[in-house]
Amino acid sequence: MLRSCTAGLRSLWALCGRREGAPRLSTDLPPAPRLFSTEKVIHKDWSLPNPSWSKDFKLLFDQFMKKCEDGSWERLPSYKHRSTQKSEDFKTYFLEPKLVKEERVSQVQLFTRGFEDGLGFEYVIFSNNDEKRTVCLFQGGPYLQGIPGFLHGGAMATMIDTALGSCAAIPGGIVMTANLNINFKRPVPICSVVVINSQLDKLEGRKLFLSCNVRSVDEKTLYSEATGLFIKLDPEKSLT
Ligand SMILES: CCCCCCCCCC(=O)SCCNC(=O)CCNC(=O)[C@H](O)C(C)(C)COP(=O)(O)OP(=O)(O)OC[C@H]1O[C@@H](n2cnc3c(N)ncnc32)[C@H](O)[C@@H]1OP(=O)(O)O
Repeated sequence: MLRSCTAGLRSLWALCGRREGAPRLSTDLPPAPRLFSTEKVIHKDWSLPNPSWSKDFKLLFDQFMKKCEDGSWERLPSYKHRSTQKSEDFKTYFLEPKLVKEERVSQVQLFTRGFEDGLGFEYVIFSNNDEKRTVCLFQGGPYLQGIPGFLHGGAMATMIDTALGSCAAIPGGIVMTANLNINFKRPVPICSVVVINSQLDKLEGRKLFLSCNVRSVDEKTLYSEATGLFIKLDPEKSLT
């Protein structure tokens, strides 16, 4: 079973034209450290343009990339599987080993990156740490439909949570959403591009108060407004 799985993956990479000895590009495949522990793995950054991005999306992306040149803004990379230092810290401090089912570990991936290109959440987040704000460019694909032709409110809420979460992470530490309050003002058409502007309004001990709005690219349509309370986790306190 193990051998046939290995052979299957090898032939898949052969189809992808990977050279022998070249770093492995991780895309949809879950990590398999025990099988390929000697190989250097390059994880795909999903916040870069792909062919499903609309012209508006690419234009806005280019504009923000320009803003990154003087260092005031940065593009946040986004991975499906890669463990960041924060996720390792989270596991160390807050996750009870008995809650982690070994057979599930290889299947774990970031919820918003679990779709093929263009079908689900296409987004990139830019962060301005000095101004404590982020801008998320988001194009919601056809698998996120709710009312025909429009995005599901839960999909929009997911992106709002993600955008606010990225802003709440600016001061440092591991944060979780404690409260999310959304006013849906206009439905968002499927495959349109929206801009989520988030800001950190107040920091009070471990509590971070944030707000955001979701607008069309031309800023004429206000789709949603939201506020969120995020809590910086206390390593002394168990989550379970
Ligand atoms: C770049 C990539 C970015 C990716 C971003 C992804 C974003 C996704 C974020 C999420 O979706 S996280 C998942 C959804 N959230 C949860 O599952 C959290 C579940 N809740 C908890 O685990 C705990 O309630 C929580 C960790 C949030 C807080 O527990 P603590 O024990 O650390 O805090 P505590 O209960 O002592 O409260 C601390 C303060 O916050 C206040 N507080 C907590 N929850 C509140 C609440 N819901 N409303 C108002 N105030 C609240 C609480 O009153 C208190 O205020 P004071 O310091 O003034 O006394």
